Amino acid sequence: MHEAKAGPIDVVVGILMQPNGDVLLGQRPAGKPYAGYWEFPGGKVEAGEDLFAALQREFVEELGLEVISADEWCGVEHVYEHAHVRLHFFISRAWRGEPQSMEGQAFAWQGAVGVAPLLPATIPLLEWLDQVRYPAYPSVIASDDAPDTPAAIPPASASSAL
Ligand SMILES: Nc1nc2c([nH]c(=O)n2[C@H]2C[C@H](O)[C@@H](COP(=O)(O)OP(=O)(O)OP(=O)(O)O)O2)c(=O)[nH]1
Repeated sequence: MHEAKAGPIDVVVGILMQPNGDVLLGQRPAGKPYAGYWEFPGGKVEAGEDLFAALQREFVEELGLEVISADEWCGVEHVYEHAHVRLHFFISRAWRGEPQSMEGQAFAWQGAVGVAPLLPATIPLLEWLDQVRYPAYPSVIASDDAPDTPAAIPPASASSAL
């Protein structure tokens, strides 16, 4: 039996965003923890790998497309039973190619996100993402009912927090 690694594992996650705000989600394939859950594409950073290079590699491996540019958006840490992860979310509006299911996974462009279930650490991001996608959208995160995610770092301070 192996034990979980003590320190956080760095993961890059890419949010492809179309001009109308639609974003691409994929479903985790069988054989992975949380198989069947929906997530933004991405994966673990390899040793010595630059975050953007890792993002580009993951998109080629999972979706067969080239991310041309992406902005680091926010960071979230989450402790799962299978791993402690540090997620580095990027937003990309520039890529080359059409998504293909390289690992047999389902994927879907979503405006209002209707796919479920989503990975737990990704759920609070959707509220923040709506503020990026739809700037006129009223913020629904009141301080009293903000999602209970103590390890989540809001986007405004995230780029320097990780
Ligand atoms: N890609 C992605 N991973 C996420 C999201 N939210 C979230 O908690 N995670 C977690 C789930 C996993 O613990 C981790 C990603 O690891 P992974 O196992 O999918 O990475 P990988 O593709 O490199 O997998 P592998 O090669 O080791 O099989 O990050 C998300 O929105 N997208």
